[in-house]
Amino acid sequence: MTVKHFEVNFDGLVGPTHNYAGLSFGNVASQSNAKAASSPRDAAKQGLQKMKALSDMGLQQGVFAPHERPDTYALRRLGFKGNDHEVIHAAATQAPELFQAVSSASSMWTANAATVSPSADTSNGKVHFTPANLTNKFHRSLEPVTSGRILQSMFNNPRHFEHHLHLPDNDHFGDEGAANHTRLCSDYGNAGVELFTYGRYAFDSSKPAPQKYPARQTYEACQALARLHGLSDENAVFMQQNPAVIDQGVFHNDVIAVGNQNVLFYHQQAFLNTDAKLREIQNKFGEKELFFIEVKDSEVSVQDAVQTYLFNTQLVATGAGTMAIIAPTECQENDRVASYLADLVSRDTPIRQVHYFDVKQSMRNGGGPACLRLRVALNDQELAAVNPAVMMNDSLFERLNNWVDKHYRDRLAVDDLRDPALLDESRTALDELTQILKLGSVYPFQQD
Ligand SMILES: N=C(N)NCCC[C@H](NC(=O)CCC(=O)O)C(=O)O
Repeated sequence: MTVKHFEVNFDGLVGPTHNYAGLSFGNVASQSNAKAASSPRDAAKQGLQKMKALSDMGLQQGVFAPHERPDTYALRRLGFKGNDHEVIHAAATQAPELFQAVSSASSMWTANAATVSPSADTSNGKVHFTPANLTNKFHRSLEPVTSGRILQSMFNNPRHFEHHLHLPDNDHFGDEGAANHTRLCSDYGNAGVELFTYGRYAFDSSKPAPQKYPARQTYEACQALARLHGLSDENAVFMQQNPAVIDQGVFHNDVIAVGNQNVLFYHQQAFLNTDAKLREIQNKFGEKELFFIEVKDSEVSVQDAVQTYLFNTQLVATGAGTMAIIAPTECQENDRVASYLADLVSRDTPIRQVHYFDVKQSMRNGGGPACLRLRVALNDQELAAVNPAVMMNDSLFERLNNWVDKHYRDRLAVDDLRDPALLDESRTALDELTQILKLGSVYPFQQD
């Protein structure tokens, strides 16, 4: 019997408090849209449309549930007292910035939920998951425990799946998950080369580091992940991001590079020591053909890449040796980037098609198509062990659209976050969602 292999995308379902609070220093879109009004309903529906379209393309597509917000547990830990509504009122009045941070729907960017190593790469032949600690931003540092719980309820079979605790909650081990992790392979089922990218060294300040914006991921975190997942030297490569591009708004490597199977698509300025690192990748990849598609400054500037998210695209396999690129409509709206993409698909590389998606609600917070998904390469037995209720199909699509219509607000201004009814609405919605997705009691409010 031949074993089949898949790459499954688990997209974050946007939560009911989706808003623009300007929480991410170093993320240009988050900063420039601060305090604009959002539409949680449109945001969730844009995400569902992308999931449905990829599922209709014959790809395996899953749904990753959002977190409970505002996070009243974090507020209590920080000294706010009373019942939930009193806690919200006190925090929103006395510490509005803190309150906005605990209200963020940022768990939608599931590329930051975890780092995943497929069973073909790991020493014990299991799929390994480590939730990202996201220490660099307070609002995101609230995510790893619940993300870990949701991952355990989706991949709930110790024969196939191994779950690790997130790395120590400290900037020395700052970890942003799959946004800084790319896997190249000749086929999903073959051992691959996992590329870990980092912005700085935590224990060696003599090494290059950005000057203006934070480097969210450290070398030491990358090393720890490779150890935990049981990778060998032969299937891991550690690459430093170019600090100069972090200072231009490339807060995650997936804003400047994306890879799939035998293609690495990246900007000329993405990395340090690029030539040596590409040689190391090629050596570890072996004899098989590997496409390094480098975009030159003269073709697309770093600024255009940051504004359009040309590299925050998904490269998905559409057949043997062919791929499509899933791009945000911002790429279509920029003449230089649109003509680059039109030319790219006519060249002799596996990338043959481009599909544009409107994910503008997410893009305004600096989250493109690739930020919205966590990739998990699985064989057919492993796929059969995934909680089937989270897999996208026509009926789940319809059910989730109805669920969004029933529970989500059409418009949300930052000031609306303090409305205590929003917490009640969100909990009602999430309680129903855990039943739809058969997740069990993954949220703190379900465990009180
Ligand atoms: N590149 C990847 N994989 N993910 C994008 C994450 C965007 C997210 N934005 C925010 O958290 C902004 C929230 C606000 O400002 O309201 C972040 O900066 O961590």
